[in-house]
Amino acid sequence: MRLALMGAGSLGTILGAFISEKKEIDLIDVNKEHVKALNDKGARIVGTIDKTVPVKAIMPEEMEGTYDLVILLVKQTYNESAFDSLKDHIHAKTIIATLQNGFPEPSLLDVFGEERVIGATVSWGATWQGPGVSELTSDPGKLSFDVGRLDGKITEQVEQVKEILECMCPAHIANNLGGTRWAKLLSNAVFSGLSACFGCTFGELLADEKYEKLVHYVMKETIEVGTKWGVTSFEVDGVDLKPYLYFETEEQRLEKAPSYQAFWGPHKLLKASMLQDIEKGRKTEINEINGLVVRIGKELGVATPLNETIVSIVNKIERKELKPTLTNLSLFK
Ligand SMILES: NC(=O)C1=CN([C@@H]2O[C@H](COP(=O)(O)OP(=O)(O)OC[C@H]3O[C@@H](n4cnc5c(N)ncnc54)[C@H](OP(=O)(O)O)[C@@H]3O)[C@@H](O)[C@H]2O)C=CC1
Ligand SMILES: CC(C)(CO)C(=O)C(=O)O
Repeated sequence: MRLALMGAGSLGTILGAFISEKKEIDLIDVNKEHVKALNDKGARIVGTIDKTVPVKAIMPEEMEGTYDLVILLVKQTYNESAFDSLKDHIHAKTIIATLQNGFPEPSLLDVFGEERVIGATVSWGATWQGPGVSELTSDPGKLSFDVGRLDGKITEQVEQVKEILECMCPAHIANNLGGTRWAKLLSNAVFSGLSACFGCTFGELLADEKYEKLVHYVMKETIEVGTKWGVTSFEVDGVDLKPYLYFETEEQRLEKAPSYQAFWGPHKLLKASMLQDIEKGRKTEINEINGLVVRIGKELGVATPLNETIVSIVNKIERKELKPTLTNLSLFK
């Protein structure tokens, strides 16, 4: 099976290194300096683990022949250019495995058809440090993937993607990928969205009551949209997060607060990949994350004022009209 990983940045450098230890895989990336460093010095992983692995990296224009499986790890904002360079290097049965955040499957199904598109959520975080180097920011004991199809079918292709991802860490089969995607979206809309607004880590959001309260209310709003959409279980490792996070009254909110600390405390050092984009002066995936919650909320008649404020602040930051600072709290009503 000929393998490729498209977008060898923060996550892709690390996953690509682990896969390369066991299988041949081409890491494809547009960053020339990064591609050169990967080939010359190997993929260096720092942070919660430390190792360097020899890998083969190429620029998109250096692709040859066709691949049987492509792991998609560009930001969703770059999907079009990635598809354009891939089009001559896939065949009728090439599996496209998207590990991107948000809900990337529906737009991929339109392009590639349902048999070929496999989705997976990533439980860990990574920060690109410079050419050839990426930092793993999650505890090595907490790494996993959930892999499946939106229709819940466990096909041969799902099993193939699972086997490849397990070169790195456990990959659980998700027979409720919609619920799993929503569970990840809760984390991204709340913690990544607010981390991008305030320029802070997940830990800083939980360290001060004012920000913690906002975290709780963005969570409540996002869960309400997901529930109306039809999620019956916001599932992570077989556990529905809603009973631990959702509240109606202020009293219930205070009762649920320790769950937020328990779930996200171990990830306190995480810096959202959207914040990393802001720091690199790039467009973020805000429209694919909080923007998605707002769009679905509108369709279903659920009010999303907090997600709308997050989108508006991050859009202003992208346009350099605002800076990502903790003082942006005053922009939330
Ligand atoms: N980082 C994290 O902790 C997590 C990220 N995710 C999700 O995973 C996905 C990837 O995120 P992340 O690894 O952070 O992203 P990065 O931006 O760090 O990596 C993507 C890489 O793709 C390159 N790239 C851009 N366009 C193309 C193209 N057309 N062809 C080939 N390569 C291209 C980028 O180069 P350049 O930078 O030069 O544009 C970059 O090196 C996103 O959907 C994100 O939401 C999910 C869980 C955690
Ligand atoms: C929450 C996190 C850091 C890791 O799962 C992530 O998905 C992101 O920042 O994009």
